[in-house]
Amino acid sequence: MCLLHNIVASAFLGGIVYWLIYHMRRLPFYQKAWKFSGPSIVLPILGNALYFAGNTENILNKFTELSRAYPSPYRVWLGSELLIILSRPEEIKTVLWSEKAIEKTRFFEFFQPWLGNGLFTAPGEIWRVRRKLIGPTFNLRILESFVTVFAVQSNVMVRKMETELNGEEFLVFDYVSMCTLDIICETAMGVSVGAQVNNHSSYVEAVEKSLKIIYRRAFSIWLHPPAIFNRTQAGKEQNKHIKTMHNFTSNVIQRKRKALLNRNTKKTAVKYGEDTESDSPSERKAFLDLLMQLTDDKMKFSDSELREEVDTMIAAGSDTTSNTVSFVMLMLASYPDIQEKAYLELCEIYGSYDSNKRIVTYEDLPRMRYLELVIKETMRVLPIIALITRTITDDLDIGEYTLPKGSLAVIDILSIHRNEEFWPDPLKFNPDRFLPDEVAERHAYCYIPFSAGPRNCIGLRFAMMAMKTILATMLRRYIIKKDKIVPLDDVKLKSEGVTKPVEPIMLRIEERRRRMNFASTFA
Ligand code: HEM
Repeated sequence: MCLLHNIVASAFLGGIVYWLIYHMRRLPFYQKAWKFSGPSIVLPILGNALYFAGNTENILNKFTELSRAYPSPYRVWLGSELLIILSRPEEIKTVLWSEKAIEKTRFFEFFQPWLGNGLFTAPGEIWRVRRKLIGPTFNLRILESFVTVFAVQSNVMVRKMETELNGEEFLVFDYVSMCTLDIICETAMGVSVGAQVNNHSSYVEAVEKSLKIIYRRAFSIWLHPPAIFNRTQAGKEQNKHIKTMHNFTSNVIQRKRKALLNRNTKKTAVKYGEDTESDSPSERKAFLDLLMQLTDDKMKFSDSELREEVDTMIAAGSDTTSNTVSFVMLMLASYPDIQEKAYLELCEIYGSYDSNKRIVTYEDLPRMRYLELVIKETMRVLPIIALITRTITDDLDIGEYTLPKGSLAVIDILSIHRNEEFWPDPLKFNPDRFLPDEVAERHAYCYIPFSAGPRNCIGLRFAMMAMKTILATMLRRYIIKKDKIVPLDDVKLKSEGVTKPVEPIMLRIEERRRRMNFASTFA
């Protein structure tokens, strides 16, 4: 009994000594942390974590409340993690361009069993090499060749929506998400997963469910340790989905490898000038083909690395694009005059008797200037990524303050996009804010829906082109309506990795009648 007593007492004492040494060592870190303003009550062990407890809606609301109470930069403790929240353009610029803020944070580890070291999750050292290699595959010539895929899949979506014509309000996201998944999968892998035409695809289901499980895990602290998570129902389910997705992508890679090998053998056989295989610029190559070509030229990517990058494009590109398009549709339904103006611009391009027969082409896209303003204004008020987080790997000066090594920088995109100082009447939906003269007067870092700096969104132009194509195809055919229009301040948001509306977006569609007396507004 006495021995047990002694063991317990020694363990307790050891714990206290360890705790004291740990905090003594961190003293300089704490001293730097306390220079920032922030909530004054910080609980031992939990820090300010209780403040964010609750549902996923609560997290965004709390950040908004805090940004009103404390000037940027301010601090929050999540357990022993120090978060410094930033919402001033100059500070954000410094962080996003700093070599000391390239590393992602713990949240991204939850993606790793699926995405490995793909661009989105990769540690800095690996990311640098891969970004350099992959960057050129997103050039305009390649993107141009993708527009047909965007247009064909948008047409499929619009046709599928016919069943909703003149009916009740329906969930637009159900249609848009399948369309964007088809677009991303076809451009990333060069194979059609037929998400829109097959009512069931195990691959599509696995992508959807995995994203949901990852988001749920991120906000459930008790599920963070892999040893616990992997034993839960959600953990087992996710592992099953990851297997399905990995098998699917690996199979595509194997098939492509074989095809490439056959092709190379044929080429050697036919000799110079007799090549019958088309390598013309018009031949569309998927992202995977381009990466495989790099592999062959320079031996850079192994099969598992190829799989990681393809999976990454699908994960990073599908939910972001589909939620943004759904938000734009909500804005178009809420502001019928803005929708009409966007439609009239399309009449300029496709004629007043637009039968929707000619599909959207690459050349059409730069002419959709007003639609672009509408998309940009939507991404301002409803940014799909509301918070960006980075680990600070060395003390980083951001003007008056220093972000201490080991802290996490949180860039509060939602707050900066809705800050009255930069956006007069911030909750007024006004696409004209993005006219060139207005843009020139603002600090460039007041608006960062795709982030900025070297680790910004690699799919920025891809996303803009795909969104324009989907929305133009939709607007040419249907008038988008909403029975009860909700003012922007009442559109409640939650963050589940991407920003989502708390109330799912329900809209109605009516057939457009041919415009007889069409007068030009965009001359
Ligand atoms: C409206 C659509 C989109 C938005 C708003 C968006 C936004 C963003 C943002 C804010 C980041 C930075 C995240 C961070 O630093 O934590 C990011 C990164 C990334 N995005 Fe997008 N994205 C969109 C569409 C796409 C598409 C279509 C693709 C691919 C085809 C894509 C691929 C990526 C990748 C690979 C990264 C990681 C880049 C790196 O770390 O080097 N995104 N995106």
